[in-house]
Amino acid sequence: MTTYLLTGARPLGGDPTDVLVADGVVAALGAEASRGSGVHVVDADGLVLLPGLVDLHTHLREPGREDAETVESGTRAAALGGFTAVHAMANTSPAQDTAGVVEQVWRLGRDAGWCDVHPVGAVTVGLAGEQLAELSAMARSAAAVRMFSDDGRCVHDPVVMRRALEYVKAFDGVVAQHAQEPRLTEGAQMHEGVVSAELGLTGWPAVAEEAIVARDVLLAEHVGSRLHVLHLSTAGSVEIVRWAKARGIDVTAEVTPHHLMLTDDLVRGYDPRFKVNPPLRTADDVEAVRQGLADGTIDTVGTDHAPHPREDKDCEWGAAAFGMTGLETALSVVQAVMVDTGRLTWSDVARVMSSAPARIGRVPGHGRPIAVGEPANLTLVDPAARRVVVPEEQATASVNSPFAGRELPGRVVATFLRGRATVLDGTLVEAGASVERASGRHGAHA
Ligand SMILES: NC(=O)N[C@@H](CC(=O)O)C(=O)O
Repeated sequence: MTTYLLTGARPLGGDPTDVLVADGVVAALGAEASRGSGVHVVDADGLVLLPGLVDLHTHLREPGREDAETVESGTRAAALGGFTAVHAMANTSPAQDTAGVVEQVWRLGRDAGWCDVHPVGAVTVGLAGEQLAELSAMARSAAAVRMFSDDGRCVHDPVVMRRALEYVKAFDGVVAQHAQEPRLTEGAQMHEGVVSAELGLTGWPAVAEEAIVARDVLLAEHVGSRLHVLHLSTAGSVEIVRWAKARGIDVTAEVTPHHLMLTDDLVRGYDPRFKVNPPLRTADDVEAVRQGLADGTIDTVGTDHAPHPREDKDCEWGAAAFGMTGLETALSVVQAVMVDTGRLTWSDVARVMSSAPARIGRVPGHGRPIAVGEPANLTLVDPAARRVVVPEEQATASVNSPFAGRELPGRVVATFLRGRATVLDGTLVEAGASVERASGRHGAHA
């Protein structure tokens, strides 16, 4: 395995130091990190070193929708985005509702080798919301599932939700809820408000999310279990989670990059790239989720990377699928709206994009401090770089990025998975490829 010396890197945005990556771990820091022969030197002057990013919310689409994404293409995108672990959502076809399917996805991830893939188990059989899936068998499988979700659909029956919350306690699991009251959102096409009224599109009211978040934090309290709220999108949801945490309820919450940056005003152009579930909300909601992330009410940023083939997006608004890609832009969006505005430090970014999601998902070896002896799951970022997003140039197999054509700050220069470079000079390093060739071909970043 190649040994790397990152010279002048700034761990968590702090003072520059040298970092030696050898034998899968952070082997030395500072003056102890010496060059030696055969060491591949990465000039990290001015670059920020973070623990490898962890996503709790990725749709890899395999099995069943390989026309949108595969584990291979999705995890390439993840590595380029700085991720060393992703959670693969359960709304595949067949759904990830048995030990067999979660093991299949886990193996595909291991064989691809770009990042760790932790399959999410479905809460109910076929995500139908009626009968609990084999949660315990998925937890005891090789995939060691700890997070369960019917994401894409809400576990709306309170009795089923209560049973799921009770059941996962046996193996320290967490139920991740897609909070959407189905009756209040029938036929919904966008956020219910001024813009939906003007456009004449059926609205998805904030209360449809907030009613479920409120119910579920109370259920989690009642049974003493762990709840994670996916893609929180409204000011009211932030307030409810803030209240629940103050009360000592074991709830965590997530916000997506797109809900941190974009508003429902974008729907005016009827471009289905901006169609997503939950929908883009108002500027007040965007401000509330930014505030919630800054003050710790919202624990983590989850991408909700939701690739769709062109035919499901290149159509009129009403017929288009809900969802946006996000793995390759997430860190840049967080830098733009939270770091460059002074609302989060790089150390906070390490918390919301690495250590918090690793803790919520119970992912060993990720989200660890950058310290000698720790597994070398690392991401090296150039915060001074700027780039225009071109979806066709991304590794994800789909092009439905809401950030297409936008200039965003920051660039992932390198990603290390247990000491192996999956990305160097902003380019994927194929397993077995000579590192010298890879970096020589694409030139130094600095
Ligand atoms: N977030 C989305 O808009 N889409 C998700 C599922 C979902 O959460 O609705 C998808 O799987 O495409």
